[in-house]
Amino acid sequence: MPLGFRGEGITYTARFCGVETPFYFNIKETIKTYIVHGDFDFVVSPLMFSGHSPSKDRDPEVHNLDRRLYPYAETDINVAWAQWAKAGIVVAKICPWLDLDSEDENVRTDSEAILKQQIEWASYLSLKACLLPTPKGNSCANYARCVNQILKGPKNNMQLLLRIPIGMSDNDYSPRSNASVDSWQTWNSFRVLCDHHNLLTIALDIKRVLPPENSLKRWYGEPVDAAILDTDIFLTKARGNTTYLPKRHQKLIADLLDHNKPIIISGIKVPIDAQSAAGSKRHPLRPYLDQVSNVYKQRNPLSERECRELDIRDFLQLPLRPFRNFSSALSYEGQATDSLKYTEYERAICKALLDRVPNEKASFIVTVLVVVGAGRGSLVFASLKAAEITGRKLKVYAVEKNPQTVIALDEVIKANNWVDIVFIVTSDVRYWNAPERADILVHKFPPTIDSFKVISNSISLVLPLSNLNYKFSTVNWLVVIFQAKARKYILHSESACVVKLYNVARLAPSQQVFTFTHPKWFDKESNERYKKLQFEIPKDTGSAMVHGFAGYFNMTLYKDVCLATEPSTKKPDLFSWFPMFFPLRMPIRVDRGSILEVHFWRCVDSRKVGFLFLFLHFMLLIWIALCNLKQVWYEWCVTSPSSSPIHNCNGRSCWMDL
Ligand SMILES: C[S@@+](CC[C@H](N)C(=O)[O-])C[C@H]1O[C@@H](n2cnc3c(N)ncnc32)[C@H](O)[C@@H]1O
Repeated sequence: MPLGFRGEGITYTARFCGVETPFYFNIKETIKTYIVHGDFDFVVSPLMFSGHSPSKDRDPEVHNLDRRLYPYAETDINVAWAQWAKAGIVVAKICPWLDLDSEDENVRTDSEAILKQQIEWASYLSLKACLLPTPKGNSCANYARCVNQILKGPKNNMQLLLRIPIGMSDNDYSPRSNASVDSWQTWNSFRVLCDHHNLLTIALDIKRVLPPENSLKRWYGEPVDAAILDTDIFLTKARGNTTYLPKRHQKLIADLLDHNKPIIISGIKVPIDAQSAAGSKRHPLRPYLDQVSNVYKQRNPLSERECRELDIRDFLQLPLRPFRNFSSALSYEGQATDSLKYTEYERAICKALLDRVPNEKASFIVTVLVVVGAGRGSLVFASLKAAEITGRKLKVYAVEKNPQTVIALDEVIKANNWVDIVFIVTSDVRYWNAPERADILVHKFPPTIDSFKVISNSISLVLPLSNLNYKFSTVNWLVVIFQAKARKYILHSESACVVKLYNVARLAPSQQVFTFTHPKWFDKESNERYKKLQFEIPKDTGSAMVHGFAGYFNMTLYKDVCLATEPSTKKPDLFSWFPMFFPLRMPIRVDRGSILEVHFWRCVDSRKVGFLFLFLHFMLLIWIALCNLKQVWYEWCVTSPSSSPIHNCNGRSCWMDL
């Protein structure tokens, strides 16, 4: 039974809890014991017992069993495997003692054979996932080689979850323990050896003593598919005998559930017969399940905005090219729902109107305001609302080049009785000659505003005006690798994309990169930029992989009214303007305390672009229009701790018209 839902009636916000079981001969009974009686959503169970040499003594569960490799006694005929596989209620747990990199050749070859056999069995049963044991020791090359062969095998479509411990358990303090090794390093070498295969993911095995917060955060940028929580971690209150999780574990579990990761409770062997017989008795694992469930239920329900964002989290989108393409109705709708943005525009226009027109002249001075890219009229609406609030008179030119959206705009104007004050101009603003002097220009295109002809026709105030600060932060974000592999149009994996980053680790605080003041009144001022940034990876983070950089902006609309997209700013949070993600073609590894040196260029160029249009109407008519267009693009690279190629050279993968 799911732990709960975070949005009312939204079933896909359900969070799940599974259980790791020991080996039982009868999978039917296992399911009955843990899923039917125990209310867990899935079981992670060994599907074969493997008591044969060399590891008989290492696994107490198989100590007294037959020394053969043997599947479940009940075989697949007795049970509806297809159904279970489809429902994903059984995850195969591969023998924990396998050591594929052992110095002992017998152990190594036995381990290889057992791994193969168990995976084949799980695959035959069409299971969705297998839990692989933690690599032993410091080297995992042979283990990774075998897993790589399985991943790249012709038939494999199973998810392989590698069990990776985080933190330390009480046993780890012994002198022989390997626990001081940063487990991220183990994971990293394993996934690099497997060439970042997207079916290789992580099951975090959470220990009693957790590492520092920064080190934990790293994992949100990794492909974590589940978190295993041992019953040992839970504490019991002396009075009342209540089970509870330590505070830091509670927070970690809450964060993992927020990131949609299922939890797996592990550690207690439930006697099958006793449990089945005593159906009414409280399940021994119930207190642990209840505790995880409580942590989840204490989360606030998702806000309306979060619900809307669910589908687009971590989804790569190529940035709009407003001067080249027409936006779709869906895109206008998305923009319009970001009400916070328009409230801020309205506030800024109010302030600008009050500054421009003193109270005593309010009844007769008419301010001429141009809305550039009026779309369906949200900025027009914000401007007129500001005029109403401040009691100022306004005449609005709504300039819009998209003939589709102008229909809706026209309707809005008529429906609101604005026909005498709002004038639609269906034109590209770059070529529009304003019929009169405009006082205020409101727009949403800071980087391109310098190419507006209307600017040169003496406008006194432009909103947003100044301090468009671009900031960049380093990002560890693996989803991009998966998606980029699947989406070929992300040419050379070097196209900057807009994306609602969610499963992401921000490895260092953002730094300012470029500042622009718009409009630039003198032609000589260049909007080309170059900046070198140095990000220091905090010591308590440990090592990490950098997959790219997140670009944010912060703009001043007027005076103290600002809009910002950077998460740490206290400014209103915008959800229709996503961060820009600048990927690295090959991720770069950074170590704790190291410096990551990055270079960004903003390049501007005038190019002659030829458009060829063919019209067939009785005769072939070829019309070639040549127009002068300016284009802007970014190039970026890393020079320390190692060098990357310079990305997006000459804007070959992504650029924008000016
Ligand atoms: C992001 S939408 C914003 C629409 C509206 N202002 C809003 O906030 O909902 C940008 C609008 O600007 C229009 N646009 C883009 N380039 C333009 C240009 N050069 N001249 C006039 N309109 C343009 C697009 O067609 C689109 O309707």
